[in-house]
Amino acid sequence: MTDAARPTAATFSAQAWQANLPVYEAIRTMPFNMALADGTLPGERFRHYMIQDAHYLIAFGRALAIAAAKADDADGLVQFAQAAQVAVIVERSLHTDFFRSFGVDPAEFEGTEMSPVCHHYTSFLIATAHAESYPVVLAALLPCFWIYAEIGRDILARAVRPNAYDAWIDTYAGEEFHEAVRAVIATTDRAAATASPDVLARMHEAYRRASQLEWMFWDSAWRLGAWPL
Ligand SMILES: Cc1ncc(CO)c(N)n1
Repeated sequence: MTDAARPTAATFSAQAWQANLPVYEAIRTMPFNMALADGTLPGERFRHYMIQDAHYLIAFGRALAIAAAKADDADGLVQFAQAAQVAVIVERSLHTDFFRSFGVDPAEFEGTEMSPVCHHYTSFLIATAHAESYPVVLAALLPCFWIYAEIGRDILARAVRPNAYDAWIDTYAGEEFHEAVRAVIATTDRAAATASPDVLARMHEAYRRASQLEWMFWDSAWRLGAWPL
């Protein structure tokens, strides 16, 4: 973890990060991210990842918009409404820049449905966003931000450059993304500070599930995951 993102030990985020370190370590060292860092990731696997991520980002944006609607103050409303907007902007950059550079035809995207894992992850986020209280919704959304920020910086530190995936690496290792991530960590910790033991337990469960699904999302891209029938 980068020092700037390191919360103090008593916070929800510090406890959740510590409890899920094995998941983070598994993500850091999984074949997809090892190959992305050294530039040897086969284009077919990155194309699969991008198409699924374009589906993912729209659902993530919807979940963020629901978080915005559930925010307990105006700052949270603005923070998550903006994050929803950024998710759609990033999704559009996949179409305009990444799809073009990696040879994904817009028709191929239109014709590709969500993979089982993408379907599972987005269904989890949308269902949690609708059904759970604001602190639990934040805990489900936090790994999507935090794991990408840490993985982005970790990959940048060991990346072989120039690398076909430089633009992707720079997006998630960049200061703009990290600033947004620190703000989501802070808001989640503020929500956790006044949460009941029951809500805290649900927050930890949601955080863990989202972390596992992050690993599964990359693993699915590596395996070119598809529906069995
Ligand atoms: C699956 C996934 N999780 C998180 C992010 C970053 O928010 C992303 N682009 N895709």
